[in-house]
Amino acid sequence: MTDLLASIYPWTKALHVVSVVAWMAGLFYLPRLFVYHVEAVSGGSETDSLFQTMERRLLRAIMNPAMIATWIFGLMLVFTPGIVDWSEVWPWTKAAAVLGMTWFHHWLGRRRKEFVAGKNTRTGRRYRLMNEVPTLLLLVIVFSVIVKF
Ligand code: HEM
Repeated sequence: MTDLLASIYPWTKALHVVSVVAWMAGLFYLPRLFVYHVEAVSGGSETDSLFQTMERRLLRAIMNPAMIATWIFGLMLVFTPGIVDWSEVWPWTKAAAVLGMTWFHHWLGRRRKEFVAGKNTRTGRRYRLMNEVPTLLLLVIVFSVIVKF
């Protein structure tokens, strides 16, 4: 099994990066949609249901599959021999930031359900602020995997 993982390593890494890009696109865009949803749309209007449709499709058709693919290919890389040395620091900083990114994904999912129920309590400013979370985590992840401190 580890021989197979070693032989397909470049492909696994390529697919990991592709999934990461798709996941990140959604993690950046969904909170932006929430900002416009709060600030420019009145509850129960046609635009409200249009935003709900966009948010549902983004989460279900792009972000959920991309997150699962990122995890699968990422774990395949973890089990590829000679790639991760757990005595170094970078795998731990990366793991912590990836768990943070996964938490943020689920936080967005819960907020989406509140919009559907007409029970959003957060302001546009709050969603703008939360939009910085994936940026900060992305910096930690990329410095971890590329600089490998
Ligand atoms: C979901 C769980 C994840 C796991 C288990 C995981 C694990 C890994 C591993 C083991 C590598 C191989 C490092 C190497 O070849 O030296 C890697 C590469 C990489 N990961 Fe992840 N990763 C995950 C999520 C992410 C996320 C969320 C991002 C970005 C936001 C990311 C970005 C990258 C990048 C850019 C590379 C390529 C680095 C290079 O060129 O060597 N990963 N990942």
